[in-house]
Formats: sequence, structure tokens, C-alpha cells
Amino acid sequence: MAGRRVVVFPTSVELGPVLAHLVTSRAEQAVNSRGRFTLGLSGGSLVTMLAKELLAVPGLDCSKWVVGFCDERVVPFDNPDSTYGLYKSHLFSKINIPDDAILAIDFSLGVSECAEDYSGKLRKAFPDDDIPVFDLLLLGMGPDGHTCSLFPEHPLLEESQKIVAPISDSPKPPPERVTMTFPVVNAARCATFVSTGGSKAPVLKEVLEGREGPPFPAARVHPTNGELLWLIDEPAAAALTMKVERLGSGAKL
Ligand SMILES: O=C(O)[C@H](O)[C@@H](O)[C@H](O)[C@H](O)COP(=O)(O)O
Repeated sequence: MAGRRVVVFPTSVELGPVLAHLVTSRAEQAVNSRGRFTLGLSGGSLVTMLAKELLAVPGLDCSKWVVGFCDERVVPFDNPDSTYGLYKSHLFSKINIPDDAILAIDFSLGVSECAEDYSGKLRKAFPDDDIPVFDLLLLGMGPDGHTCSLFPEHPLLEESQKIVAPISDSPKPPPERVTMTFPVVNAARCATFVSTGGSKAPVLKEVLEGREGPPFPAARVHPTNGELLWLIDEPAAAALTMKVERLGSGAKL
């Protein structure tokens, strides 16, 4: 692990531009060294924050981006629960990313087949990797400590063979989802959590500072050969006693 950075911003207003800079600078580095930038997206409040901030970047060029989903709800794209659907309307329709560079699920399949199909899409997009190595995964964390669709105490936390797994009993609706597993999450070059708001404070303390008993799913994210960044705001950081970095909107990570 290249190390963990916990960076606290006054509010999400200052965090947003730094997130956009992180994405575009990692994209530039990746395109320069490997010819493309592979990005994994999560849902929740990240969708609108990321879309707003990326669309404000002058001359944003996504022509060499390949985008996947850290998890996805198995619902039609026009269902408001579809993470792809939200990104399509907020972001993909407004940037120059080729359609075939977006690795989306086939929601018409049953949840198990859908996971197999999405796994095949990842394998095809990463033909040289035993486990797909994304340049950047953007992750969220629920107030229960889940990330992707990896929920506390769920057997999927121990999945070590599959790169993508189906889940049909998600405690958070909708119940049917597909999710990247920890082997993929922890193979990333950089995993970045974005977590804001006071509702995250209690769980964030346990995730970042440790707890008795089994670690929360979000605490199990620690890329083997990559970086781990936590971008949070003061309300989310309220219960932390650890040393953190405090930065503002002009920061570059
Ligand atoms: O699939 C889901 O149910 C959500 O996408 C979820 O996993 C989300 O990423 C976290 O709950 C953090 O969401 P917020 O950043 O909006 O709190």
C-alpha cells in the first residue's frame, strides 16, 4: 500500500474542485503513460458533485477514458435508481466519451447473469490484467460503512475468486445489484473515497481510527500497490481525533 491520506475540506464546496483536479490530473498521467484512463464510478451524491465539477473544467477531454461502475443496481437505465442512468443524463451526454468506452451492465439479464456479463466486459477491457487494475476508483461510503455494494457482515466481503459478484439481498434498496469485489477494489492504482456530511461522522471515526470487532467494509479498502485517499468535509470529520490534512479548494492531490 502506497499509504493513506485523509484530507479534510471545510465543506463539499471546497472539496469539489479538488476532486475534479484529481480526476483530470490522474487522467492526464494515465493517458501519457498507458494511452488511456480507466475510471470506476460509484453512485450516491458523487454523481451530481462529479458531474458539476468535471463539466466546469475548461477543455475537458474524455476521449481516452474507459469508465466502469464500482457497483450498479440491476434496474433499467431509465429507472431513477440506475447509477448509469444518472451519469448518462448528468455527465456522459455532455462529454466526449465514446459510448463503447462506458462499461455498463445489461439490466435485462437476471442478477447472476448480469454479474457474469459485466465481469466479462471488465475482463475484455483489461485483457492484460489477471485482475482489472483501474487507474482510479471513486468510492462512496454509506452510514452503515458499506462501500460499492459490499455491506457489513455480508458473505460477499469474503469473495476472493470473482471480480464482480451479484447480490440479490442488498439491505439498501434496490435489492438486486452487481458489485466489484475487494480483489478488484484493492488492485486499483488509486482508490478515493468521497464522503461528506455529519451523518458519516460516527462510522468514519470507526473506519479510519479502528473499532473493536470486524472492520466495516469501507475499512477493508487498502489498495495493495496503490494509493488510498479519503476526501471528506468538516462535518464528516467531526468525531476524528487522528491527524488529518486540512486543505482548501485550490489544493492539488
Ligand atoms: O448504491 C447505493 O446504494 C449508493 O450508491 C451508495 O452505495 C452510496 O455510494 C453511499 O451510500 C454513499 O452515498 P452518499 O455519498 O450520497 O452519502
